[in-house]
Amino acid sequence: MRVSIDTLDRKRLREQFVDQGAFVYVDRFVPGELTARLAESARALLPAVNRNYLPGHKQGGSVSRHTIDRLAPHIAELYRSRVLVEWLEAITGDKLLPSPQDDPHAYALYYYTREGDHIGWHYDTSYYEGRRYTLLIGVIDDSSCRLDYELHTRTPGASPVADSIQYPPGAIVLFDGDKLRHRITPSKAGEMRVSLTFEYVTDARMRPWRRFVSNMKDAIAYFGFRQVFNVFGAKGRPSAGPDTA
Ligand SMILES: O=C(O)CCC(=O)C(=O)O
Ligand SMILES: [Fe+2]
Repeated sequence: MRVSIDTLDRKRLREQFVDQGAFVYVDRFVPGELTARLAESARALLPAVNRNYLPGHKQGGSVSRHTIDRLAPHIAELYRSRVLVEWLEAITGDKLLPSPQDDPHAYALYYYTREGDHIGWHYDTSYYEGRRYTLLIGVIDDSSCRLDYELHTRTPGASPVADSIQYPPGAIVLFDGDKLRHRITPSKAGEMRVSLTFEYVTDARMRPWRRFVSNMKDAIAYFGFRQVFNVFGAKGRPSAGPDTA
């Protein structure tokens, strides 16, 4: 990780991040070996994927941080990697904290494996007191899915700028979740795409009502009620079964 990160021009990327309204795309970021390991884990976690379908908004699969902790802890280590977090702090200009232990979204895998899997236009809204940054990492992409996005939609006095990318394995996208309007276009039959998301916050406090709204959203749109509300208690089940509600 260090070798790859150290060769990047931090100053230029920081400038890009600011100019683009808290958004930057880096097409070669994660070293090849690490990307291959992530892809291997993503395939191994296929039986643990929780499928979701929200008509008109979202269709796809997810694996939460709780499942990653159990079955692919090296991803959790990467999330906390000092080298990575320091780099993210340099680019965002903020002191970053990991999302709290009970946030199933802190690190998660998204799967687009069936025809029509997609996510409609949205922001990665922060329900926390402070900002919430999303780091997306390309893991597997044998698909035609695109990340469509609009910059500056909430920058006073600026005109929105629309663009679109297909970020490949090893590439990253970093943005302030409240500032980037984005979507993932629907996959076609026989395609497969997996992305890894890391969420960092600047203030880990959340008001109880917002926590409830955030949990409901995560349970319905992503991970299922069992993962989000831990209905079966902290004892956990030893199985690698799906995170179904
Ligand atoms: O899969 C991706 O690349 C992004 C997914 C996304 O935007 C989300 O789940 O909020
Ligand atoms: Fe998103």
